[in-house]
Amino acid sequence: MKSAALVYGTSAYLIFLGTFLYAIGFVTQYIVPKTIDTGAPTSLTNALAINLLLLSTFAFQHSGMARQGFKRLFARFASPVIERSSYVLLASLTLLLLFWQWQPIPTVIWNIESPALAGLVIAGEFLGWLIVLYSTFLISHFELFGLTQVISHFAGRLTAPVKFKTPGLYRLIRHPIYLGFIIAFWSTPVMTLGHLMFASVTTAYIFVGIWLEERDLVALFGDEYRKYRERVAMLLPGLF
Ligand SMILES: C[S@@+](CC[C@H](N)C(=O)[O-])C[C@H]1O[C@@H](n2cnc3c(N)ncnc32)[C@H](O)[C@@H]1O
Repeated sequence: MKSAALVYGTSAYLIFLGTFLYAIGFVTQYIVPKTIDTGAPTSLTNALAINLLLLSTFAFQHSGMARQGFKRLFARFASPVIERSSYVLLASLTLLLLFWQWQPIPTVIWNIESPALAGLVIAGEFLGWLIVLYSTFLISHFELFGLTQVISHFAGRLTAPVKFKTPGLYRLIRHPIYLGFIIAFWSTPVMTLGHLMFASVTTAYIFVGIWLEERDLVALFGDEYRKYRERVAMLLPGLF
């Protein structure tokens, strides 16, 4: 069982890694075959309906499985050791479905023609992705994606309960990973209606996600998190 959990967790992690790299290509439109703006356009109503369904599927999976209630339910049917890996695996699969079935809406909302400004915006886009990846390492990348749990189990060690941490960027804002996503999704030299839909819905979802996540963090860490919330901004230092 220990080896099976290790193979499962490692596979889930590798699938996540592939999905994360594909996500960068999907949004930035580099290297990957299917991006946010490619594919045969369908009617506007069709595209809006399909894209909204894909985004909602991801949001429900992602938020639903992250709740403590779901984790308790999971523990009744499977080992908690593979709970995080299962979450990561399903999140990756719903994202891959989104990339595959996403309907482009090519209407251009803005197009930055100045090469210098476009270059700056592209740099911002990649900076956003870098902030996401870097911040996952600040609060424990391998634990966040389930690998620590299966490796510890395989080695016969107990995984320590999640610790509340505020290193680096977490001293400035409470949600650097989400800020990185917002920067990555909005910084584009050519904004199409399809991309705008993606950026708007995911940003709205991030705010819902923050509300749900902070409720859990207060329940888990109590006053420590409440004080942190009073002291540190949510997304923009000094602003909100
Ligand atoms: C996808 S991460 C996003 C973290 C954070 N909201 C951000 O944007 O950087 C979600 C996980 O991080 C955990 N988490 C959030 N803030 C944390 C902190 N300061 N220390 C440890 N874990 C944290 C949450 O409990 C949740 O399991």
